[in-house]
Amino acid sequence: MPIRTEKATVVAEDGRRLLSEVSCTFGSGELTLLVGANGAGKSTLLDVLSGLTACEGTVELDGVPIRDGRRLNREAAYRIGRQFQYPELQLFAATVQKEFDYSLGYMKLPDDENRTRTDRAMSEMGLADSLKAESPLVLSGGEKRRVAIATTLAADPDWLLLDEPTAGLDPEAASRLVSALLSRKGRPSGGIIAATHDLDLLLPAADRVVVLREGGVIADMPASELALRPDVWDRASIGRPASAELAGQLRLLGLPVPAKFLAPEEAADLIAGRLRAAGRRPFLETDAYGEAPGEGVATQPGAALERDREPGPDRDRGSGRIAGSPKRFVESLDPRAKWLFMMTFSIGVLIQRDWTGFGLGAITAAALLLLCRVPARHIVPLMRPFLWFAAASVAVSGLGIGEAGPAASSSGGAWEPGAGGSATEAPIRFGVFTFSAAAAGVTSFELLKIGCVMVAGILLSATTTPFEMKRAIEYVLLPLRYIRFPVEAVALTGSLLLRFIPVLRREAVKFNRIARSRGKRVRRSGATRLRDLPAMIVPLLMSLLQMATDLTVSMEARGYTRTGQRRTSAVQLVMSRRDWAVVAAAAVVAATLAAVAIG
Ligand SMILES: Nc1ncnc2c1ncn2[C@@H]1O[C@H](COP(=O)(O)OP(=O)(O)OP(=O)(O)O)[C@@H](O)[C@H]1O
Repeated sequence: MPIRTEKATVVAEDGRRLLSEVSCTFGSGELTLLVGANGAGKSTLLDVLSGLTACEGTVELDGVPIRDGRRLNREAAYRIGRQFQYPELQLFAATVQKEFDYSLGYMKLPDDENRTRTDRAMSEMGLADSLKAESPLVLSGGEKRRVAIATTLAADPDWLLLDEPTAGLDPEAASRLVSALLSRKGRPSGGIIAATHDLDLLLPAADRVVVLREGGVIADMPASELALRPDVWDRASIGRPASAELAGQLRLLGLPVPAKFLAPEEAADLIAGRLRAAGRRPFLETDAYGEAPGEGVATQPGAALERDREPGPDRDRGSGRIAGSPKRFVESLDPRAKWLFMMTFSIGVLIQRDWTGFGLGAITAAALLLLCRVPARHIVPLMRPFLWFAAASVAVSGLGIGEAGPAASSSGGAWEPGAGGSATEAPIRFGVFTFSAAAAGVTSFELLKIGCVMVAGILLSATTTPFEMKRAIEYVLLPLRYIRFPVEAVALTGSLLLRFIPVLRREAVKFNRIARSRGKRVRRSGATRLRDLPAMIVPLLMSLLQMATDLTVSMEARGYTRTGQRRTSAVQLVMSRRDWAVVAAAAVVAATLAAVAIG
């Protein structure tokens, strides 16, 4: 009863490949670990395996696709229990008991069965019975995690998909969790897949290990085989786990270390046996990995540290590019030039009075789209709410009741009948209702202009980092300092807004996913049932409040609250010839649009 992926590929909105053609089989009865450096794609793969993220390629549970078009397959949703990376953030109910009730709700179990499952899971995670009546919000971070993990264990799904399950747990709670996982191994109906950095604790318990790097699988093998392949750790750029290093060293000393990752007590037993047989120290030409003693990286003093310092693949977080990759043309332009272009273009479009002028603006926006090469999947989600709003506004503005209906001339004085519609056209009748195409035309004309400006704004924010944007706004508003205008504050607010809009969206998507996963909802992506709203909204608000608090504290720590003092900046802006060419292009576009609007 495996979970199988075939060429599973996930592409982010900005075009980055988060997962690249992952083909794996996760066998039932097994504990499979997903390991890899930060950002390697472990959480993304867990999202794909649980059907929460759509992907190219196939993902099947027992030969049945896990997603049915845009919806999660209901059977799969019920059989898979997903534990997210920060499980404590998912808690929302008034008491710990209610958290369990919510997580078990979809099964509609009798009360005593609910109670039995809750008690068992709480005891597995070492949680006192008295906690049931507590609010989850007053628990410590580790206690919250244990409660959240226990709610997943209580549902006892066939498949457990866990993201960093032991992170933030004290050693006793972590080993309790490992025992709980071990007790669930060997079931024919499902298995356990855990993404982890806690290699020393979980490797000895694992049957199989999938190693990821930059969204691709670089190794997929039984744990016993990986125990003899130290090169895999180096290729994954995560450094060898201490247990693997220890096993390697023991082999060098001639100890009969089995092909597995050693738990501390197993290593201790081997060493004790060796001490008992003291005096029979063998001399080996090669170690168990086939390397001559002293040649292996692990045998060189300090070599592990040096290896750890080797630069791994890193990402330029601001732009989403791989560090070192060439900047695209528009990204490399001075933000002031881009800002000026955007402002003049926006004003030029907004002053248009007929379809010819709008057409010119639309063509310019299309050319900008091509030039900026921002993928449609980045733009469409941001535009979608506006498009819905625009469609509703157009429909409402055209509607009327009775004889007169809405008059185009009254809703848009600048509208020229000859330029694409007739304000005096007779409205279409539907019983007592009328629909005026001319009035709807006026509204759509105005909204389309705003849509054009929005596209330009999205392109600007997608090709400019918040830092650059802040500096650009500061430069442009610099003269206003003399009239005591709070230039820095305005620039900072603008850049924070730009930075926070995508963050807000990401957080909303994250908590929506968690709520749907906990509530076992299989509606199409993004839709949340009314009754699941608290499970999404409460953690979302808590997370946003926490972010706002962190931001305030860090800004205070950096001295942002000290007014009247000039700050040094990490970003220095210099206009190049190309930037001046963009300024000239802005002037040409503005003059042309103004001429068309006036003429
Ligand atoms: N919604 C998203 N949009 C764009 N990029 C994303 C999104 N979600 C994740 N990423 C990126 O995908 C990459 C893989 O992220 P993922 O969370 O899967 O890594 P991970 O291996 O779990 O890392 P870690 O060990 O740090 O938890 C990262 O570079 C991350 O920035």
